[in-house]
Amino acid sequence: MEHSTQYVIETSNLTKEFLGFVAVNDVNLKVKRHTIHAIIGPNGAGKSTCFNLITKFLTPTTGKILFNGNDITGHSSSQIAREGIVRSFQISAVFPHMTVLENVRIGLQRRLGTTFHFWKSDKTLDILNDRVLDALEKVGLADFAHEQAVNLPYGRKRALEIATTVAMNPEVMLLDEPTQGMGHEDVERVTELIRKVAEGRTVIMVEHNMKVVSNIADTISVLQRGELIAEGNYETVSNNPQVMEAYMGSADTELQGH
Ligand SMILES: Nc1ncnc2c1ncn2[C@@H]1O[C@H](COP(=O)(O)OP(=O)(O)OP(=O)(O)O)[C@@H](O)[C@H]1O
Repeated sequence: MEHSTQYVIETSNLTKEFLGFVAVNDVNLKVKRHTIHAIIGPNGAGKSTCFNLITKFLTPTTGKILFNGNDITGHSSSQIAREGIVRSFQISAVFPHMTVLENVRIGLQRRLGTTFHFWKSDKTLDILNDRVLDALEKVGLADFAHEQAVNLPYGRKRALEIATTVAMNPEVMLLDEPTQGMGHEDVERVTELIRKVAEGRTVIMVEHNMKVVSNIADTISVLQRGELIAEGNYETVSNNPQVMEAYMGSADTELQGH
């Protein structure tokens, strides 16, 4: 379906308080369709909270979330996933002694929930397997399909998380620090992977690695103490005095993407 609005996700005055502490403060985020949108900011800036609000793992104290112009603030997290906004889960969600294929399949079944009650018939299982293999292909894990997840190196385990998300074929994919803890080579591989899976959809990512952000993000939103202090491309936000100040005192190379 075509939508008139150029923004796939918009938040208006999004606010989350924890016992009076404002973790996300009046945030108006605008995410353009078919772009890679990074959310950055110093530790504790409210990035994860923002993520959890968009996917309804947390309920906003006030404010609205629009998806293709429709208010989804009242929807549950599973409803939101079915509607096409899907987030990646951390490695802890991977079953170590199941194969790579089984892991993605289980993730898919769980997320499809009740709609896949009928999955036990062979035919449905085949359809499911095809979809899983397709996702594994996309993230470069097809050759590892029958390997136990526990045997995958770290970078590939992170790719497996992304595969589970890709298998849902979401309109909007949210990735939580996809390159965290990775060595140089894996970072590059996963960066390319994100670029690839972003084709034809929107990716929102929380990412600390500025090299990754400057490489692939079309738009960057910078949070500081719960507030959105800047938004734009890498050039714009990295030259923003408030952003530079926000990053002072933290790792001094953090903003040097190139
Ligand atoms: N469930 C909660 N209860 C109370 N305070 C919380 C809760 N979740 C987050 N906070 C607080 O809200 C603030 C924002 O946290 P959040 O995790 O969103 O930041 P972040 O930008 O993702 O940080 P990091 O980069 O360290 O992951 C922090 O001060 C945090 O302690």
